[in-house]
Amino acid sequence: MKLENPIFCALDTTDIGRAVALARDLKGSVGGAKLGMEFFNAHGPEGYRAVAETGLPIFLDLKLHDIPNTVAGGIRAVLPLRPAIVNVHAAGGAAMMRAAADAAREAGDARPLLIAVTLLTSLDASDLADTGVTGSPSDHVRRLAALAAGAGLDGVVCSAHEIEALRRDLGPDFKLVVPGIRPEKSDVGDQKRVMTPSQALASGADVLVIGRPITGAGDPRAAADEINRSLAA
Ligand SMILES: O=C(O)c1cc(=O)[nH]c(=O)n1[C@@H]1O[C@H](COP(=O)(O)O)[C@@H](O)[C@H]1O
Repeated sequence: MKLENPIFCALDTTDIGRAVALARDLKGSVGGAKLGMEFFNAHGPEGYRAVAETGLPIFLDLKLHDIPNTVAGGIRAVLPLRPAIVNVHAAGGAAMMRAAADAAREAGDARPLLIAVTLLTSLDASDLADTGVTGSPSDHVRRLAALAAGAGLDGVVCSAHEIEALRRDLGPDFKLVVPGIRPEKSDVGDQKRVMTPSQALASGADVLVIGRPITGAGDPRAAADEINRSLAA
C-alpha cells in the first residue's frame, strides 16, 4: 500500500460532530482517518459509518488482545464496516494473530490490512524493563514483528526508531504504521519514542499516524498541509 498521502489522522474524540467535521475538513490533506477506542467505544459502527461517509479510508484501531477465538470474533464483527486497516496486539501471541488473520481473510477482496502493535510509542526502555522484559525496545519490537510476520499479518505498528531494523529484517512489503510523530517544536505529550514526519517517512514508514499535532491545532487543515510541505521538501 503506497498511499498518495501517508498521513492517517487520529480522530481521538467522543464528539461525533467534531470527528465528522475534521474528516471533511482534512479530506484533501490526509490519506485516511484513524478511529480508536475513544471514538468507537462512544459511537460504535454508527459513528464509524458517519466518518467513513466522508470517503476517507479508515484505520479502525481497536488493539485487540484476548484469546484467539475472542479476537477472531472481534475482527469478524467489524468486517462489514470495510475498514482499510485493523489492528491487534502482537503480545497476544502467534496463535491469536493467526486466528485474527484467518478471520480477516473471510472478507475476501474487502480484506483489511491486519497489523500488530509491537511496543507502544508511549513506552521507553525503562518502561519496558518495568514490565519485566529485558533487552532494548528495538530488540523487543523486532521479535514481535517477526512473530507477526510469521503469523501472516501484513505489518506492524512501531515507532520510527525501529523502521530501519524492521525493513532489514522483514523486507520492503511489510507494512510499517508509525505513530509517535511530532513535527519540530510540537508538544510531545505522552509519547516517548518520537520522530518528525519527514524523518519517519525518509526512514521508510508506510503510514504516519498523527493526532494532536493536527487535531489540536487552531486550523487542523493548515497544520496537515504544513506537515505535507515538510514531507515534500
Ligand atoms: O495503534 C496505534 O495507533 C498507536 C500505537 C502506538 O504505539 N502509539 C500510538 O500513539 N498509537 C495511536 O496513535 C495516535 C497518536 O496520536 P497523537 O499522539 O495525538 O499523535 C493515538 O490515537 C494512539 O492511540
